[in-house]
Amino acid sequence: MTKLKDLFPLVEDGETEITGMTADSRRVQPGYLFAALKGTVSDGRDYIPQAIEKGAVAILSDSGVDVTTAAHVIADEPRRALALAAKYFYNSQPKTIAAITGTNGKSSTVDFCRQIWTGAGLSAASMGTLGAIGPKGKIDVGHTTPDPVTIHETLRELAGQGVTHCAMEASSHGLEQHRLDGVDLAAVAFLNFTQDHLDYHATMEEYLNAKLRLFRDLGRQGMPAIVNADSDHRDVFEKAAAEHGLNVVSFGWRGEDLWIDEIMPRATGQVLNLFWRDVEQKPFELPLIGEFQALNALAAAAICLSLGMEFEEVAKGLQNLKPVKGRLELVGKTEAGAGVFVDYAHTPDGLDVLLRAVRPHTAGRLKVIFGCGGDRDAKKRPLMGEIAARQADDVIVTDDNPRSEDPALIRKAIMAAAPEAREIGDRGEAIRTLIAELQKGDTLVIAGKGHETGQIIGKEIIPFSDQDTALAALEGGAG
Ligand SMILES: CC(=O)N[C@H]1[C@@H](OP(=O)(O)OP(=O)(O)OC[C@H]2O[C@@H](n3ccc(=O)[nH]c3=O)[C@H](O)[C@@H]2O)O[C@H](CO)[C@@H](O)[C@@H]1O[C@H](C)C(=O)N[C@@H](C)C(=O)N[C@H](CCC(=O)O)C(=O)O
Ligand SMILES: Nc1ncnc2c1ncn2[C@@H]1O[C@H](COP(=O)(O)OP(=O)(O)OP(=O)(O)O)[C@@H](O)[C@H]1O
Ligand SMILES: N[C@H](CCC[C@H](N)C(=O)O)C(=O)O
Ligand SMILES: [Mg+2]
Repeated sequence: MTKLKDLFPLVEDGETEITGMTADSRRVQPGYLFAALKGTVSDGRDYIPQAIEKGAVAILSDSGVDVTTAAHVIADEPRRALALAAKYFYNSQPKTIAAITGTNGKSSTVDFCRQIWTGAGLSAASMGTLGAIGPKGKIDVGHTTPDPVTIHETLRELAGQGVTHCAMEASSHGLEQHRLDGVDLAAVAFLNFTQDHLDYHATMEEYLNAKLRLFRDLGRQGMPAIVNADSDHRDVFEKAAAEHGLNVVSFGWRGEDLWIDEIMPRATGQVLNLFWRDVEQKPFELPLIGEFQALNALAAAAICLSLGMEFEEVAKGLQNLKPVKGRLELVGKTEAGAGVFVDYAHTPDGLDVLLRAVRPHTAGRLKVIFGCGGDRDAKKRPLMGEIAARQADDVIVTDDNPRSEDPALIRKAIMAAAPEAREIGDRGEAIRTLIAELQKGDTLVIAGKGHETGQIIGKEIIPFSDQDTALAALEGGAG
């Protein structure tokens, strides 16, 4: 039984029993603590009466409201207070948790960490855009970095399954909104920083500061801080690490702890020459294509090494890595052998590295189908158009979750920088048309939706899968 004073030792009415907690009045049940948070769309404080009516016995908020019919916990930073309350309420986390931030590559890296740990016989999990994946399968968590109540409920569930090692994605939204403040971290990691999310963060500087919270506010003295040495933002993260007493472990081409000095591309993988401090591993084949995938694999290796795994075992894990759903996933080939890939590139840098990764595997023409999400950073649209036009031989602009926006206007914004591109709004039609056109030696990349299973139009989610659509077109004998 949890009492309010177990969560907030100094509060009045501390003997009140708490049966659960939420920041959403619609999910309140009798005995709950309701956190009334000011959000981007509405103000949770307006829902206090509704929450009390549904049985909330305690309200957590800032000092801007009066509460008389339930216990009232006032906090300067209610989001942080909720995260800490969730930590104490659920009170069980895997022993070793790493949190990873970066514009691109988080889902891949947390997945690779889980694979390397599991391959070494540890009970491991990952949490992020693809859900929480543990020994008993997948738990849906809704967001890349879910709300703190979901995080701690899930961490408790994973710990109950025996999970000792967990890698979590730290999105900038999650960091800014204190969703991770109650997680007991053993390591933090930074992958890269490029443009995204300018719908939410006012400037790139604010976006950067949100990411830096992982090192500045969630890092602890002596903790490994894994840094991509090839990132333009290496210095700012290393400086933050030094200021907070974290131990920098750098990886990449320019890594000082874990580095590669050569990549030799192969048909279905790449041979890496890998070094860990003073140990050199014999060259070995990573069964994934694309330099960016090699660097994400290195990030995961650096995390596992920093947390105590042996180099031999990590290298073995790298050799056994399986592709991550919707990340440079080879869905199939036409009869003539043209490859069709599905990928989740949804940022300018993501699209750029993706197309550069696939080019060496393309003897003929490189074709890309992509769009941009509605209600998301509009500034990235022309940038992605320009990159596609420059890096691909055939560009098809289509729809990708238009949400509340007019899809034709999103396409127009992309095409402003890709005047030669073809416009096929219907994503299914775009995929079928392009697969039918593929010639021997061509490659088709369908970017932006990766693992997603729906197209969000207005508030409706219409079931849609790039993989299923492409497979059906391939099986229909197209090409
Ligand atoms: C911009 C953003 O991050 N919004 C998230 C945030 O909402 P918010 O705090 O702004 O909430 P709001 O809708 O203004 O409402 C304020 C408060 O009133 C409450 N409320 C509202 C209505 C009601 O009837 N009763 C009630 O109590 C809400 O629960 C909330 O606590 O907190 C909510 C609860 O956790 C999230 O569901 C919501 O995600 C929205 C839907 C979203 O789309 N978020 C995306 C952009 C996101 O978080 N993405 C990141 C990054 C992904 C990436 O890296 O690409 C992620 O980590 O997934
Ligand atoms: N290290 C990287 N550098 C640049 N682009 C990358 C990198 N890793 C992955 N990408 C691109 O970003 C896409 C998404 O990868 P992933 O899902 O791992 O990133 P993420 O950071 O989890 O994204 P999200 O912000 O949506 O959670 C990939 O499909 C690829 O196109
Ligand atoms: N999780 C990210 C990626 C979404 C990718 C794309 N499919 C889109 O809808 O923009 C976001 O919500 O910004
Ligand atoms: Mg992700």
